[in-house]
Amino acid sequence: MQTLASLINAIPPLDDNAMRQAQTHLDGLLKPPGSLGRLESLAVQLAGMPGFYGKPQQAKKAILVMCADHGVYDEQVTISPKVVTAIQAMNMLRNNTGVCVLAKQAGAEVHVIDIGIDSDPLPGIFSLKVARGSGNIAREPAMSRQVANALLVSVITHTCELAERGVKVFGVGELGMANTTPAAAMVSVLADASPADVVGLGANFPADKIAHKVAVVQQAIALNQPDASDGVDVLAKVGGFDLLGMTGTILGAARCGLPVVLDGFLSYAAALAACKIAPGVKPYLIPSHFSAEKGATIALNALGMEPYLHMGMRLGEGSGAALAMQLVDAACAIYTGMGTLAESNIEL
Ligand SMILES: Cc1cc2ncn([C@H]3O[C@H](COP(=O)(O)O)[C@@H](O)[C@H]3O)c2cc1C
Ligand SMILES: O=C(O)c1cccnc1
Repeated sequence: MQTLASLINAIPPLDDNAMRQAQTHLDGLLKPPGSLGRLESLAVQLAGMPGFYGKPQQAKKAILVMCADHGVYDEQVTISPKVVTAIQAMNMLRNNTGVCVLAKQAGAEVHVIDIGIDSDPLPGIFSLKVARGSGNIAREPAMSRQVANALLVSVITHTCELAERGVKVFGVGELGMANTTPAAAMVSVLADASPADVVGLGANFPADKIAHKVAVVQQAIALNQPDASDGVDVLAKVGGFDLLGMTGTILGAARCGLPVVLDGFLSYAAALAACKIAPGVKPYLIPSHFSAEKGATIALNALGMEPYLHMGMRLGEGSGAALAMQLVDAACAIYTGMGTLAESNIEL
């Protein structure tokens, strides 16, 4: 078993030379240079990723849906029954969830991972579970640092195994009732923002009770004193297993030189932790949509990212990652499919 440090030290930088060549190639395609806007910059970014072998191409895609429960559920921070985490995880196998439908549309696989659902083992679901839910962050840490470290190593290793089996584009997804509460705590700490500005309504929490959710996040931070400069500490103290799983997926994709498409608010929290743990992951991140959750702007500003899509979405599960994977395919398609100005004797 490798250590977390050895895995993240092996994250390769993007290949500047390959990116310059890709830019030259794009400038020679049958269009005014730059006219395909962010599809072009996305193609250049992909070309720089060593796992893509320097050339954007249609590729096998997988969304890893990290499913877990949260001890902080007991603080009445969500209106959803806790058992929905297990029910909806099983629904992922029936392909009838939002992410499953959108992933099918995008030609992506959905991989469901039980990383801490409060249930007995669920038949047919891959498990990395070490506990039935995390600790209640309003009263204790979500997990120990040792557990956080070991689980990150497991998820990174699993992600790299999927890459060896041919996955070239990863997407992050999650499922876990109450998880917008620890995510808000993580974003407050990692973006140095006030919980009152970050805590949102999650899955339809009543707006008139939001002060209670803010107070729970404030209490979690005051009690646990997470170190904002230490992503593992933040995950272990005020995070949760699903959020940690997303961070591990991001670190794993970058370790393999491959792109990872973000989803909504929970993924922003995970990405902030990943960037603290290993700043070298940043160029592998591909934003998807602008979540409707309140803290989205603060989190995205802290990440320095501008999402591609503004859809008012706030489902999670990896639904936004599935949608944006179609943009990744589009960037690859223009790169490989368009003719050149030279072939048509056009000089601009
Ligand atoms: C049926 C159902 C399906 C979902 N799929 C994703 N979420 C989303 O809502 C949850 C977070 O919101 P909160 O913090 O308010 O509990 C997470 O499970 C997230 O993935 C769902 C929520 C529900 C109810
Ligand atoms: O932004 C998201 O992905 C989100 C927001 C609220 C609830 N679940 C997910």
